[in-house]
Amino acid sequence: MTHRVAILGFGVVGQGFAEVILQKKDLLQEKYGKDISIVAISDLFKGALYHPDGLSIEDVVKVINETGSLHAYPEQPGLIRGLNSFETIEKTNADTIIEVTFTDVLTGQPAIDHCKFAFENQKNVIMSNKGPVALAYEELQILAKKQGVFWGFEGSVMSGTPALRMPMTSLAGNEISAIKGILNGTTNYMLTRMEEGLSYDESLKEAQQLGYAEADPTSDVEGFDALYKIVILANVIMGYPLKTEEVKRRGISHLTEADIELANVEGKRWKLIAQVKQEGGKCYASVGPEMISLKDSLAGVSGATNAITYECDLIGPVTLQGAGAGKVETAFSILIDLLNVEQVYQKV
Ligand SMILES: NC(=O)C1=CN([C@@H]2O[C@H](COP(=O)(O)OP(=O)(O)OC[C@H]3O[C@@H](n4cnc5c(N)ncnc54)[C@H](OP(=O)(O)O)[C@@H]3O)[C@@H](O)[C@H]2O)C=CC1
Ligand SMILES: N[C@@H](CC=O)C(=O)O
Repeated sequence: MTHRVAILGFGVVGQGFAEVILQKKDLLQEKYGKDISIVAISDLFKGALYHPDGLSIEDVVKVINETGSLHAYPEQPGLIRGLNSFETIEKTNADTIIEVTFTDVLTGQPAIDHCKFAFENQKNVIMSNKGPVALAYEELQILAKKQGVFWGFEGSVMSGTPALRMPMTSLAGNEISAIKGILNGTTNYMLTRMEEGLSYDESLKEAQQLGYAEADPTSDVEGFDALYKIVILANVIMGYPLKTEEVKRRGISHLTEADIELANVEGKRWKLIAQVKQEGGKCYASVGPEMISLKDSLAGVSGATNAITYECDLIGPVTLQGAGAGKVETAFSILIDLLNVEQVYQKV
């Protein structure tokens, strides 16, 4: 069965997804009977391509790696160039829209409108963009159900580590009263590198080069990204309609090299901790840096790795650790949602 997809935004994650599909094409076909065809890609500045019979992923990967844009993709009969994101949703034959444009922490746009327009056009949406889930979860969930389409957003929390799918499936039946963890790859990477002697600016630059940071890294270093993730967890996993403005937030930008050294002397380590707790029918959430003891299990979580603990009434605390950011790691989140589209279809 051919599953046609269109990608909106061709940055780190979009390109990672194309590479993963190229790498896993045979396995997806042989093991899961899935022929994933990328029919369209639309990016603001890198260009846009559409072919109803599918693009050559080899050529896409080659031109983007060699030139940094899609403009040099070879001409072929039936190829259409230049569709914007909304035209790509409406005018292409894609079954599923992969929404991997940047996350706007204030408005969630244009991704929220991309979702709505796709659902109205009877298309599934899979995204790693956090904006729509953090700001418009209920509205979009209702719309997707009404239209009978799938909305997947595994990558919005901890990239391809199943921070949403695992509690929704394997922990189903538990009441989850609290969630706590390290939910931002960039800042955890920076704190690790600063402990190793790099400056704040050097460590941020490295995180950007490795594809971990947001387009505007203020979102990472000031704690907005982790705040969005804790709001998503409260809404999706705890079923509590927590709003972004209800979360106390502090980032790591005020931490100096002296603060890092002080923690070291005291046998501690700085970590940006995000947490949410349900008490008396209310939810309390915060994001902020904490000096934690080296004996704390979170102290050993380094680099772009993240970790999350779910407090469950039946099984007790369950901790999941894995990649929090990265090109292939986040591309995997798109793939795992794609492989589960039919499964969720049946539930709707
Ligand atoms: N990188 C990571 O490790 C992770 C990222 N995410 C999320 O995934 C999403 C993608 O991340 P990432 O790939 O790193 O981000 P990038 O900034 O690398 O890529 C985003 C791309 O979207 C393009 N774009 C922006 N607006 C539009 C639009 N209206 N129409 C078409 N294209 C548009 C940009 O175009 P141009 O640059 O040409 O202007 C850019 O190429 C983000 O929302 C991010 O928060 C989630 C988990 C991990
Ligand atoms: N910028 C984010 C990317 C993943 O969500 C991070 O560093 O965690």
